[in-house]
Amino acid sequence: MENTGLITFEYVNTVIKERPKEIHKGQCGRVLIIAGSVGMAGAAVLAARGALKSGAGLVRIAAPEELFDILQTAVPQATCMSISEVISLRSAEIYKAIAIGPGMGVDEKNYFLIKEILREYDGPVVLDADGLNSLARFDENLENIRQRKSPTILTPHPGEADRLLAALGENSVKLLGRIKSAELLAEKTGAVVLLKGAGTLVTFKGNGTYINTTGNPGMATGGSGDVLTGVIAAIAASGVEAFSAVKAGAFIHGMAGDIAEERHGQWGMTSVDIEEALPAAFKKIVGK
Ligand SMILES: NC(=O)C1=CN([C@@H]2O[C@H](COP(=O)(O)OP(=O)(O)OC[C@H]3O[C@@H](n4cnc5c(N)ncnc54)[C@H](O)[C@@H]3O)[C@@H](O)[C@H]2O)[C@@H](O)CC1
Ligand SMILES: Nc1ncnc2c1ncn2[C@@H]1O[C@H](COP(=O)(O)OP(=O)(O)O)[C@@H](O)[C@H]1O
Repeated sequence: MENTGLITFEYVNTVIKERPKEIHKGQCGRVLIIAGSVGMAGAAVLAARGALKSGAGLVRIAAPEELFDILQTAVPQATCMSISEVISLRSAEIYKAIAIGPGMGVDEKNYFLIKEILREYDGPVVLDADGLNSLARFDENLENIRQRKSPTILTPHPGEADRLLAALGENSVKLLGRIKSAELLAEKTGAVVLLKGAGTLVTFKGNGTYINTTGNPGMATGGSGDVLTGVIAAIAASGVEAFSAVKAGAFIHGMAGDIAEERHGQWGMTSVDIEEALPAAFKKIVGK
């Protein structure tokens, strides 16, 4: 077992810093979010808003064209591109981080796109939801993640973690336990792994396993994980190295959940309330 510790305010305070006076949007991190499908445009909206409210300078959403009207109305700050264009974007260097998966659906076409990004893009990639499910279904032994040299971030909930573990020929989270499951995934893939749920875990081979100290049961509501994807992608795009970005992202997302709980209560809060509380959470961390 890796060394364990807690993700605390004091730690996150050293990761997220006040912005330099002369900074411009091109230096605040360009994020590409590949997400959404017909019936799940909301997942792309939540991930994009999560990134924008976590300081991303520019956010682009790659999605099916049928979703553009919804996306540009719900997130006017973001630009859109057709998901069919992404494949020709061989080296997407203009993006400082790419997030793939929320509400994307699972099929072979999406799998080929994910494979291409994992091979060609040499920045941090956040894989969530159907990004993980596609790999679990089509990528034997998760070879495309294992081969990667640049940072890969996996953010499964226990159901998604079970699918990834099965692809690796391993037992389920229930049988292995949360810590062992997260560490096994990290060890076998070389990725930074965040295992969601009460007491979110963040682990990276040889760097220890950390338990998040923020968050509450009110966050068990559809779309709250999609917001987290955007938060982590934005922090990674700002230049913070992957393991620290994931730890800080988990903490701030949970903190936004705690602010949403204060404002709306555990029963009534939704993922939009979490996303809307992100600015207050960042302000508490940075003091501005
Ligand atoms: N507005 C939208 O467009 C939304 C789209 N979403 C997308 O819907 C797709 C399917 O995701 P789902 O997560 O609903 O479906 P999944 O089939 O991946 O997961 C659902 C099941 O996973 C297990 N699970 C989840 N969290 C768990 C936990 N903390 N402990 C134990 N078991 C747990 C449970 O068995 C649960 O029924 C994803 O692409 C996701 O991004 C969802 O995020 C909801 C909102
Ligand atoms: N009981 C809980 N306590 C703290 N955080 C929780 C709890 N339940 C869910 N969460 C958090 O809410 C988010 C749920 O993400 P996920 O399961 O991917 O949902 P979705 O797919 O609907 O977006 C995760 O960040 C998870 O850690």
